Amino acid sequence: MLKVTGLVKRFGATLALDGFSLEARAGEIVGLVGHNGAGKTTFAEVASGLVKPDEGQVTVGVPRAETGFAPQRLALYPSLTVRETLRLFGGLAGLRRRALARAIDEIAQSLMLTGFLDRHVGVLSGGQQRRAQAATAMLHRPALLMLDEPTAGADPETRKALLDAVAARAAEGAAVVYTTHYLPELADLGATLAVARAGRIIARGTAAELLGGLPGEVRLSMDDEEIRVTTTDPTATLAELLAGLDRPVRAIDVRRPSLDDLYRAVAHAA
Ligand SMILES: Nc1ncnc2c1ncn2[C@@H]1O[C@H](COP(=O)(O)OP(=O)(O)OP(=O)(O)O)[C@@H](O)[C@H]1O
Repeated sequence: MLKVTGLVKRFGATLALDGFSLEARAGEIVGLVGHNGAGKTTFAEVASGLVKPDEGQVTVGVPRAETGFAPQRLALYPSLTVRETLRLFGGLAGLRRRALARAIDEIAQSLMLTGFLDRHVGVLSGGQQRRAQAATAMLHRPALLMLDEPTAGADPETRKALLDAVAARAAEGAAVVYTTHYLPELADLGATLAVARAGRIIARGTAAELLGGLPGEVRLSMDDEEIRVTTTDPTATLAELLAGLDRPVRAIDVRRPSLDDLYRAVAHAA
């Protein structure tokens, strides 16, 4: 559905993309992760046609009207209401009258925006504006959906609503590229991971493939002592530690591998 190869993009002396290649298939959610400045937003802007690359190729398997993009830097008109905004974007995507009204109702409901439809975008909270932006990208049910940090600043309830809506689109067959700094979201979405660093993808695979071999940590707190063990199999280690203890345990903490652990591991290997 989306294939970019060898993208290069310079901003003055900054090499934002340096041979960036990535593919997203129909029905797949690609979780695009990486440190600040790794090139994720620049990739999304190039893939969505907003920014022209200096080198490389972008192939999108559907007409532009069947794509949806929610940029990280919000692009909304503050003086329009949410409904007017969605009418505008839906109209640009070719939706008319009843189909447009129905699409607006559906996306507003799934992204918890129904109560805000007749409010001006400019007076909404940051999280509400971000949801409105996601709604502009999703309401026409695009075959390729790109969301750049759509849950930044979202509260738990609206975060879940957005994740559910994204998962539903992928289940219908959309290819989704989803940028986040939050690993649990990608686990909830069943996303495959793409790790960006210094303008290119340096690791690609399922979360199990990329995180499986990485160490986490098991921590046991007793009255007078704390035991910390670094392990690639926290469950087995925990069982082993508990079986060998003859004192009461006050607290147990299991830390699974984080995105930071993954960045460190792949940066080391790259
Ligand atoms: N319009 C621009 N002009 C100059 N430099 C830019 C521009 N856009 C991006 N850059 C630079 O390109 C690099 C990549 O930025 P980009 O926004 O793509 O990173 P990112 O991975 O999305 O980061 P974040 O996690 O902070 O969103 C950075 O060094 C950034 O400063």
